[in-house]
Amino acid sequence: MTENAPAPVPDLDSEVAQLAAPEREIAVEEGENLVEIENLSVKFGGLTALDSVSFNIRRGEILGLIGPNGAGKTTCFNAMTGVYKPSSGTVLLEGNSIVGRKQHHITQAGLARTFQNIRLFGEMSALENVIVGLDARHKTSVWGALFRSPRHYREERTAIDRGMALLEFVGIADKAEFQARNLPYGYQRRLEIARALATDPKLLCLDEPAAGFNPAEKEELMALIRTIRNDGYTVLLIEHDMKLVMGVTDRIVVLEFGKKIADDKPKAIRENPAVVAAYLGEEADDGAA
Ligand SMILES: Nc1ncnc2c1ncn2[C@@H]1O[C@H](COP(=O)(O)OP(=O)(O)OP(=O)(O)O)[C@@H](O)[C@H]1O
Repeated sequence: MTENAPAPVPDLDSEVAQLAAPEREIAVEEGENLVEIENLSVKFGGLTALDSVSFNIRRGEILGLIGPNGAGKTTCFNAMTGVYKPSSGTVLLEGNSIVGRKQHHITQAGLARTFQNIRLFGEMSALENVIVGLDARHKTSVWGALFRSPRHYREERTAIDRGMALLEFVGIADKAEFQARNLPYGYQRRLEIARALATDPKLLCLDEPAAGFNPAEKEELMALIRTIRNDGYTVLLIEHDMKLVMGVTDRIVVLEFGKKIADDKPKAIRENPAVVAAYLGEEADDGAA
């Protein structure tokens, strides 16, 4: 662990985890679909970046979305989260269509994400960045906030407590007051995850969360992702590092040239000839081929 490495994540059943997400269902029915993606296509001019892709995300699982460079992984994320409008297809979250809805509506519906290139409010403190995520849940009216009603104070206090609990949950509470842009890189990545969790998502989408990490940091991140899942969240993970994907996911969907070429458990994916062929020639940090 480097000098600036975040603290280990707390115990799964800790009070911190309870405080971070007190209202979420913990018990999950295995196999139940949380998200259903059907024939999703995205076109950029003449290029079909995503070509009629279908897969489901089951409640409580960590699903990996992998594929060589340019395979369409981020495009799929962007189509799911409202950044891109798909040219066709459906995305259902708990049976309700989220295709074509605005990004903040999709977040409110329960889908949160992090970005490949970290997007934080650099001038704000780590705690403030998380409170932004919690803000959507506040019920105080503008008048309540202006005149500092008891309800406003109560919500403000709760937001600080919950924000601190989330920072502790991802192992960076010691830097709560630091400006986000001055945080070490590993802390910034964890802060993005804490901010996404603050929206109390049903599905947490992580876009290459280990990019730029050394092996020790990757190990710690895998532990954090497992903790998040074990705490009752469902996780969709885009990751280029095959070792990380194989080590942390329950199931993997593989894209190549915008099409789905496999959907299986990690062991079967590792032995799948089409997947091995797709990764041949890729830089070998993977161990799959
Ligand atoms: N906004 C865009 N405009 C035009 N083409 C795009 C756009 N975004 C992605 N593409 C193209 O769509 C294809 C899929 O890209 P995408 O970024 O989804 O792949 P990826 O699997 O996430 O790749 P990587 O692992 O390199 O991030 C690529 O050919 C890419 O150049």
